[in-house]
Amino acid sequence: MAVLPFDHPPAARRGAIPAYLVSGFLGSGKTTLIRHLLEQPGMADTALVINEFGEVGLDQMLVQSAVENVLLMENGCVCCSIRGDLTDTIGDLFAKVATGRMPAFSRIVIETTGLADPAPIVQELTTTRGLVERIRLEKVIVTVDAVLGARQLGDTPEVAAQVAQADLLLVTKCDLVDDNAVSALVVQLQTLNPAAEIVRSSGAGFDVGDLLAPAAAPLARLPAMRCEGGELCAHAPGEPCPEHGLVVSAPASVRHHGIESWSTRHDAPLRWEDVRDWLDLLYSLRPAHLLRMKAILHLAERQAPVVIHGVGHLVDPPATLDRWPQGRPRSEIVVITRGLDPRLVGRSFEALALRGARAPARTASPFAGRDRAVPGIPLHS
Ligand SMILES: Nc1nc2c(ncn2[C@@H]2O[C@H](COP(=O)(O)OP(=O)(O)OP(=O)(O)O)[C@@H](O)[C@H]2O)c(=O)[nH]1
Repeated sequence: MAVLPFDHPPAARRGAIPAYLVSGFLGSGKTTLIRHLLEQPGMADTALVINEFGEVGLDQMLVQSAVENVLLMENGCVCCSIRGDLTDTIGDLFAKVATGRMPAFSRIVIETTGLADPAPIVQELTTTRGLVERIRLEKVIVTVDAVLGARQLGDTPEVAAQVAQADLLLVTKCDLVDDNAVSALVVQLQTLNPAAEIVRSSGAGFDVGDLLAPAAAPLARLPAMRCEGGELCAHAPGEPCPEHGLVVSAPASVRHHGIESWSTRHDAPLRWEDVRDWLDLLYSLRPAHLLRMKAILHLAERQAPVVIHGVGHLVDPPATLDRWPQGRPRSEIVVITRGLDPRLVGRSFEALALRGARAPARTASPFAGRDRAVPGIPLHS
């Protein structure tokens, strides 16, 4: 059984601070979990490293925490395209503390992109000289979306790879599906990773309890495997699979094939009806190609920032933030696509969302009316 190494010297581990790797597919609830964790008493001395796919990173703003030690790694996935940067970023955190530019911290939380395969990150964190003396990987927490997770396990190799690496699987959004569906998903997760602890959560107010307690079992992480019948499977290559009666095959490949991102920033206010028409078009024409949409909007109709999340083909109703994360009004939007040229997203944005950017605002409200074509987006009636 190929166990990823935890081979740094015990002496070094004793002096090292705990690190928690938070992974999970796009929109599965990583930032929501981290925000909630950091709100807990005693968590202020936490350093947070956020890795985001796409040029505009919004998670740092959406975490909205009191934690001061936050570093963002944008525009690449730390498991592949910017491998090695994590070591530098963590080194940077320690250097900033040493020179008084950041307050001291006693734990690190690392949020991967939603596409990351945690395996190479775990390997980097547990074997890199200079890191293992300072940090000790305590737990890999993987969020799984209760609404979309079952389907994603079948058709999205990234999700299976993440689940296979988890010490703790947090099934999020249990408030949105019935208990039977959650139980069926839990069975799938247990098949793929029998060693992981599984916790269910319903919204941000869940009990974080022992989420950060050290993992109960010694970590024995395997890549996600499939048997010859295509079923997800927890057995090593070459072993017979008792459940499926077949010899398991090579791991699913996680290469982020065809995944691209488009992002934009705008200081001038946008009109809600224009943004709504753009989203409506996007989600009507290409729902299957949209993996994730995150937007902090500066709207002509509202003084407060308006946040919209799209996860898969589902779009949440808009919500407001108390203050502008950057200190001034500005729209920031990220769309992550699979099999869809992001330039098309940009062109449609320019044609629809920007069409009235300089025209006087009307009175449409993102909070009025009911959704028609786009689930969760209230359209102005
Ligand atoms: N109803 C419900 N919504 C949730 C829950 N957890 C997260 N969400 C919503 O799901 C959307 C995505 O959540 P995020 O925490 O941003 O997900 P993420 O995994 O950080 O997303 P990426 O960083 O883009 O990969 C947001 O609209 C959240 O409010 C939950 O337990 N219940």
